[in-house]
Amino acid sequence: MKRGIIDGKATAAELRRRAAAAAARLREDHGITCGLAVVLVGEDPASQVYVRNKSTQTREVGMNSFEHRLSADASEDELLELVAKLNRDPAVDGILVQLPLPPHMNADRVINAIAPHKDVDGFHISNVGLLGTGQRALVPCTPLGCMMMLREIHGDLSGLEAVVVGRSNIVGKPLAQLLMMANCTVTVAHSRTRDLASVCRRADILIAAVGRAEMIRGDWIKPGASVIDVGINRVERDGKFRLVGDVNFGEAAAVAGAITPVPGGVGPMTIACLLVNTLTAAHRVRNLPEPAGLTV
Ligand SMILES: NC(=O)C1=CN([C@@H]2O[C@H](COP(=O)(O)OP(=O)(O)OC[C@H]3O[C@@H](n4cnc5c(N)ncnc54)[C@H](OP(=O)(O)O)[C@@H]3O)[C@@H](O)[C@H]2O)C=CC1
Ligand SMILES: Nc1nc(=O)c2c([nH]1)NC[C@@H]1CN(c3ccc(C(=O)N[C@@H](CCC(=O)O)C(=O)O)cc3)C=[N+]21
Repeated sequence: MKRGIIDGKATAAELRRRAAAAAARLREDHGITCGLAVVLVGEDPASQVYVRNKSTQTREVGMNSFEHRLSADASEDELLELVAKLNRDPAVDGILVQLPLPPHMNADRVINAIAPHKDVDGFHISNVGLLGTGQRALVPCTPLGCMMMLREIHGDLSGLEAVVVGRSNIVGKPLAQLLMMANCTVTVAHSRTRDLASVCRRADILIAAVGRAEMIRGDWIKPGASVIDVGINRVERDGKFRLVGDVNFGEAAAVAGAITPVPGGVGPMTIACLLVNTLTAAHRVRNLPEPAGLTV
């Protein structure tokens, strides 16, 4: 069992090294260069930062990065046409449409228009259904990154009590599925949960995916528990903007056995897992054996 602050940056860097080796083998043995297309609609500054980071890291591991930008007032049909074009493009192994989309677009319709075998976010209903029934799926990147960090901390998770705070389609729900598959006893909490603090205190593994700065306090945590903080919140402190998680890190670190920081925890793992999923998609679509050591 690993203890202390879990360095997501270092773990993600190691995962990217393995992804780079797999991408190189695909190129050398089969003449294939993997490609990831990222679509950004609108000019949300945080989204622009993520998209830029994704493109840079995609190129760094030796894959092609295709960035597509549409203006905030583009129509849903324009976006659907772009998705259809990327579905047909053999150079594109993975497609990610950055969320949230502008309010005049139906995100479900857009996501479900992505070819499931290129859906490296794992948000398409087909991948969601496959994951939910324990079949081979493309798994959402953030939950995948969380599971890798938990494997690093615990190894085997069998029988552990896991509490996931948050029930979104992109984090909470798929993570609950993965934890169940790993034989945890899983509780999913949300905004209507009564006495959230005492529910959290049951957890050997506590996952915070809420979007409320430092909501989870030190005395909500069972001594020695593993705390995975997914939240990314921009707050102003002493006139400066800082990123903080959903967990009060100072308080929690004093009680937890292991804890992930923000920044430098789940975030970098999410991007590394996106590259892994692109490699996975590129192998599966060609019926090639999947590279070892890239998934949980
Ligand atoms: N590090 C990374 O890679 C990623 C980080 N994030 C971050 O993770 C956080 C969550 O993201 P996401 O899942 O998309 O968020 P959503 O807003 O989609 O979901 C938030 C969830 O938290 C629950 N919630 C809200 N308030 C409370 C409360 N007071 N007590 C208990 N539960 C509450 C909501 O409950 P209800 O369903 O009842 O409304 C909901 O289920 C955000 O900070 C986001 O920025 C997201 C994706 C990737
Ligand atoms: N289709 C889609 N897929 C996503 O996976 C998706 C999305 N839309 N929309 C937004 C959320 C959020 N998300 C993050 C990814 C990386 C960091 C990350 O790398 N964070 C760094 C800090 C980055 C900074 O400084 O801003 C860290 O935590 O250390 C954060 C958040 C992916 N998301």
